[in-house]
Amino acid sequence: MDEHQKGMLLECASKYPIPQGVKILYGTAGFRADASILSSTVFRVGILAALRSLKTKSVIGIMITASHNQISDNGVKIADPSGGMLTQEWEPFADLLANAPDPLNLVKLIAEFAEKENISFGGDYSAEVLLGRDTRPSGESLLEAARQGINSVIGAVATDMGILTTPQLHWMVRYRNMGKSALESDYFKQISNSFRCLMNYIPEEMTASEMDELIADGANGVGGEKLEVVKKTLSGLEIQVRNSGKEGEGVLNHGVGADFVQKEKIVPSGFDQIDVGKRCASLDGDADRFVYFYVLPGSNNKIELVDGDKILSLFALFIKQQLTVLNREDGRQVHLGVVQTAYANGASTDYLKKLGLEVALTPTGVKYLHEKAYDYDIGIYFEANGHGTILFSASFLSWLETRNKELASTSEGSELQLSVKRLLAISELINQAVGDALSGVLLVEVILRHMGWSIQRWSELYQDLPSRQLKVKVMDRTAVITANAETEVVKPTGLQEAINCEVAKYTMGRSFIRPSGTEDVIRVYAEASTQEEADNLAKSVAQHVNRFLGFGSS
Ligand SMILES: CC(=O)N[C@H]1[C@@H](OP(=O)(O)O)O[C@H](CO)[C@@H](O)[C@@H]1O
Ligand SMILES: [Mg+2]
Repeated sequence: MDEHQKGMLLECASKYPIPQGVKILYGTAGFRADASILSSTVFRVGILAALRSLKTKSVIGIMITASHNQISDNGVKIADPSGGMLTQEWEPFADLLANAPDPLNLVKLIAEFAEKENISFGGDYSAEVLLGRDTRPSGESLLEAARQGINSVIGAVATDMGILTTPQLHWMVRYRNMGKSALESDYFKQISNSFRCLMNYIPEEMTASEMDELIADGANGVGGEKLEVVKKTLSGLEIQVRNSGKEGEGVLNHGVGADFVQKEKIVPSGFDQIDVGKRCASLDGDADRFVYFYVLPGSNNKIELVDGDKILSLFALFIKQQLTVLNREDGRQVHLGVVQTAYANGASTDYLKKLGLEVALTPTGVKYLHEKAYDYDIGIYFEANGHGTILFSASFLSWLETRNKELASTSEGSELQLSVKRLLAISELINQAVGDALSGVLLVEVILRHMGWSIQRWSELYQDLPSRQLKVKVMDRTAVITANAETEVVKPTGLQEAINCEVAKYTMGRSFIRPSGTEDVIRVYAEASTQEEADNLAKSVAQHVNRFLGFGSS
C-alpha cells in the first residue's frame, strides 16, 4: 500500500471514531447494534467490501438493515460475489477491522491483511460495491458512512441502489457478477415472468377453482412497499397488503412481521377476527423471510402458524413430484436434499424423512444452511423462522436447459417436458442468492394452486409438536460454546447435564440453548408433547442458564 493510499485511509477514518466501551461483533448475519453507535462500523465495512471486491475482482454488496430488530437498531450485511453472505473466512478480519482502536491501528491492520491476501491497491481492477438500505430512518446516514469507507480505497466505486429488500440487493450482486443486467426493474421482471410460467404449467383440472386473495403483513417495512409493486405485475393472484410501511400505518417490526408472528404465535397488528381462516403471510423487516398463518376463531388473537418448516415441506413435496416424473420418464436420478437447524420442529423432520428425503442439520444462520445446500443437485433449506431458499447446482441446471430444448422438438406437451419447465421456472423465481420473502411467497402461492390446497390443507401436512422459545439475558453470552449443530452445550461444564435431566422428565422432550448472534441473549428452545410441558421445560432450562451464567437471580 503506498503512502497516498495510507494517507487517504487515515484521513477518512479520523472522521469515524469508534464508540468507546463497546465491542461490536460480526454475528449471525453481519453487524447489528443501536444505530447511534454504528457509523464507524459501517464505514469500516465499506473498506472491507472494497477490499473483498479487489480480492475477488467482482462486485460486492452492502445492505444497511437490522432485519427484524426494533427500528432504533440498524446493521450491515455483506454480499459476496455469488450473492450469498460474506465468506466466513473473512469474518475474523471483519471483527478486527470494526474494533481497531484508532485510524493508525486500522491502517496497519488493513496493510497487513492486504499483504497476506495478496490484494493490491491501484491495479487494473477497480473495486465496485453496490449499496442498499431498508426503510429505517438511520439508513441514509449509515449508507453515507459505507460510501465514505468505499471511497477511501483509491479507485473504488460505490453505487447506491436505493431502498431495497435485503434479497434484492443480494440478487443484484449475483446477477451483476454473472454479467447480466441487474436493475430493480430486472428483478421484478424476472420474478413476475417466472411466476406467470409456473401458473401456466398448472394442470388444467386445477385452474377451474378461483383462490381467495392473500393477505400480507409487510412488517411496516421495505417488504410491504415492494410487495405493492410486485402485486401490480401479477395476474391470477390478488394480494392485499397491510402494514405496508405507509405513513401512519405503524412502526417497523412493532407488533408486526414474521419474527413477531412466528415467536409470539398471535396475529400481527392490523389483523383480527374478520380474518378468521383466511390465508395470510407475514414478511420480516427486510423481507428475507416469511411465514404463513391463519387466524383462529376466539377473542385471544391466536393463530395457526405455518412456519419455515412447512414452507420447506411444501417446496420439497412439489419438487419431489417433478423429480419422480424425471426419474420415471427419463431414468434421471436427481440428488435432492433438505437442510434444517435445531429449531426445526421435530414433527417436520420426521415428516421429511418419511417422504424419503435426506435431511441435514447445521448451526443457525443462513450462511451455514446455504453452504450445506450446495451439496445437492437441488438443495432446499429453511430455518423455522421462514428464512430459506432453493439452490440448483450448475450442472443440474445446464442438464435441465439442454433437456428442455430437446423436448421442445421431440415431446412437446409431455408430462416430462412440463416437469422440466416447472423446475426451470422455479430456479428463476426463487432467489438463489439468499432467502427472499417476495419470491418465496409467490412460489408458495403457485404451488398451493397447483395442489388445489387451502392453507388449512397445507397446514395439515403434519402437526407441529408444541414448542417454546425464551430469551435469557446473561453477563457474557460468549461463555456458551456449543457443538453438534448447536444441540449440545460444551461450555460451561455441567450445563448440558442439567438440560438432559430436565428433558428426561418429558414425553417427546427436546431442548437446547445457544448464544444469539444478533441479540445480547441466550436463546432457549424446548418442545414436548403438550404446550404446557414445552413451556415448563423451556422455563426450567432457562433457570439453569440463569444459574450458570446469569446476574445472580433466577
Ligand atoms: C432463533 C432465530 O430465529 N434466530 C435467527 C436470528 O439469529 P440469532 O443468532 O438466533 O439471533 O437472526 C438470524 C438473522 O436474521 C436468523 O438467521 C436466525 O434464524
Ligand atoms: Mg431479515
